[in-house]
Amino acid sequence: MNRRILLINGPNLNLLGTREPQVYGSTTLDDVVSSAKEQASKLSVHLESFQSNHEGAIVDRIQAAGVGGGVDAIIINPGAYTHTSVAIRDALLGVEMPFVELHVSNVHAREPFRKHSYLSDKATAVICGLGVHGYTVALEFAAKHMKIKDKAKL
Ligand SMILES: O=C1C[C@@](O)(C(=O)O)C[C@@H](O)[C@@H]1O
Repeated sequence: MNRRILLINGPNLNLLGTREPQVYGSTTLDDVVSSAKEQASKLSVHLESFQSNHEGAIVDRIQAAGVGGGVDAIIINPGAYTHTSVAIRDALLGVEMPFVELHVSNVHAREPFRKHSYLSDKATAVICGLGVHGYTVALEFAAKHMKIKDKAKL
């Protein structure tokens, strides 16, 4: 069965392209998603994209994906919620969803508060500092290499 991957972008990532271009580059989120969908098609995987500035909406989307929601894996750029959100961590764990944590910037080379993630220790992989190319790498990994639950055995 073709894999079904959900791409989640958190707060302020809708501003990609204009937000601090010296940090995040000039590519818009729309362009990132368009490229990802083209890549997904070539990889024969189904890709859905979701962006929200609201923690609860992200939690709701993760829960919907996990409980019979037809998602095999999540790629998530949680934005600032990386550093604050136990709720998003609990949602991912609560539905036993394998996920890749992704950051456009190298969070470890920035302010001290960005060095902690509430998700990294539970992520299958963490990608940061590759710019928006990180989305391409994350999708390749999730589509071809990531261990996912065999739904048929559930
Ligand atoms: O909003 C973001 C974007 C980010 O997740 C990144 O993609 O580099 C890094 C976070 O620290 C920041 O709050």
